[in-house]
Amino acid sequence: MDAITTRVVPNPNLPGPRLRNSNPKSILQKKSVVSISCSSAEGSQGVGKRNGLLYGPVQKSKSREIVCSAGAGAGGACVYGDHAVEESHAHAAEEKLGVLLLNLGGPEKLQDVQPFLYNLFADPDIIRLPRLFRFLQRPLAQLISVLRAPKSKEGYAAIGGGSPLRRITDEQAEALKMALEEKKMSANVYVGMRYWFPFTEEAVHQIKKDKITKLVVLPLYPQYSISTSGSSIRVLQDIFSKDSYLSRVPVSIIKSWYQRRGYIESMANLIEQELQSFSNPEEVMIFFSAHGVPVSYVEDAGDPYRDQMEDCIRLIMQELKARGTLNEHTLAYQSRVGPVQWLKPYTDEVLVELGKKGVKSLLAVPVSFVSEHIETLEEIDMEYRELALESGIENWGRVPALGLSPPFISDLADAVIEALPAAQAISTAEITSEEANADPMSFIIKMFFGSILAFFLLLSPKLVSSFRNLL
Ligand SMILES: C=CC1=C(C)c2cc3[nH]c(cc4nc(cc5[nH]c(cc1n2)c(C)c5CCC(=O)O)C(CCC(=O)O)=C4C)c(C)c3C=C
Ligand SMILES: [Fe+2]
Repeated sequence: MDAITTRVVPNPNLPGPRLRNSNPKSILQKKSVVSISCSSAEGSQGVGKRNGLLYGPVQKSKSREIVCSAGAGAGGACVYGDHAVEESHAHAAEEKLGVLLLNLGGPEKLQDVQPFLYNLFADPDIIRLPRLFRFLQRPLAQLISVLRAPKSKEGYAAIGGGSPLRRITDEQAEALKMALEEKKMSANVYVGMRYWFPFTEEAVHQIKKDKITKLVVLPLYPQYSISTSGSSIRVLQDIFSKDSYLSRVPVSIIKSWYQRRGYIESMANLIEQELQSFSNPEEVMIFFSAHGVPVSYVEDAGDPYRDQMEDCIRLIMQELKARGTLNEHTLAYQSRVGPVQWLKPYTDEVLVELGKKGVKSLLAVPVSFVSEHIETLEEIDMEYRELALESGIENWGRVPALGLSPPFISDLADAVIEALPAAQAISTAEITSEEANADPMSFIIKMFFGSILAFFLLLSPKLVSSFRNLL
């Protein structure tokens, strides 16, 4: 698992032991602060370099390039960095709590789909290339995004032409702010997306501008995976560690929260409610469908995702059992992409098997994500439903995503409050730039072999067509 290395850095601008050791609620100002869900339009400060259709925000970090479609939902790209924000020194009297919700992001319209996919596949936590071939990440991302875009576009077209993720996450941010206020905690809540607007960089820009003095980071993924929370946290650490103000702000990161009572109870509530829509609730098979990851993540890279997912299902079923709901259940993994092996069993295969075995009623439960998105609205509600009905399953239902469910949001607010005492400054010392350590000879060797591989990957029609078949 990606360890989060933090060390306490004394912050001259922040109150010391008095605040660290006190009740988290007392740390905060009583007066209300402005609510900001950082929209890209608000966060945007300028236009990045244009490159045909695609252009990316000007960034300080050379290691991260984000691509946006021209005129993307945000009204342009953004400039982030020290020059855009005055160095600010928070005064002890101006303690300000920030909560940063991290999420994946999704294309808002069909023309965003390919650049969104580019951003996704350009992430080294999504396509994990051996070190020697890392510089091929972007050409490969370009190739795969172009090849996959038509299929993805069909999916987004079927759900209305874009992802609802931004709207739902903004609503969750607003609801969380209100839930915190009800618990006498005043906070700004920000949204930072990994692959589309509002990008994490924009949210962080706003956090700095607002002079936030303590931050809780809450990835909106209940279970931790290198490919989701891990990737977003890595980007965040990178930004914070390079900034003299941010690197001193105490930060508390909630890496996973599937085991929280509020989450488990909320999931059990939704399942119980949905079971009632069947004429024979006790005969319904509860079918948990989780987003998959490649097996190598779990078996080679130590991703705790599968273990956490299995534990999560155990806890939900235990809760249902305690309430007298004794249905059978199963877990399968959906949404695999590309030629490698993903976590098994695969959702589509299990549906066919269950149909063959004579299962007649099935309740699908999306379990790796808390908003409706393309994989619930299109993949489960359309593709899997059709497959299940064709396979002999007669009664089909689907549990909605948690969304704005009040006990769920209230529990997220509790999670934020409980995380406050653990806030520590993100270390600058632990993060070393690969480029800084690289020796020129190994760079030349990498370039040589990499170019040969890139040539075959990009120009071989056979490979391109086999990619097309796989995607
Ligand atoms: C826990 C949730 C998720 C995991 C784990 C995850 C891993 C993962 N995903 C891809 C590739 C794609 N994901 C896509 C969309 C997408 N993925 C998640 C969540 C997880 N991904 C969500 C919520 C969404 C939807 C966003 C939305 O717009 O609604 C896509 C794009 C859609 C498509 O073409 O299918 C791709 C591609 C990989 C390769 C991966 C692990 C390595
Ligand atoms: Fe995904």
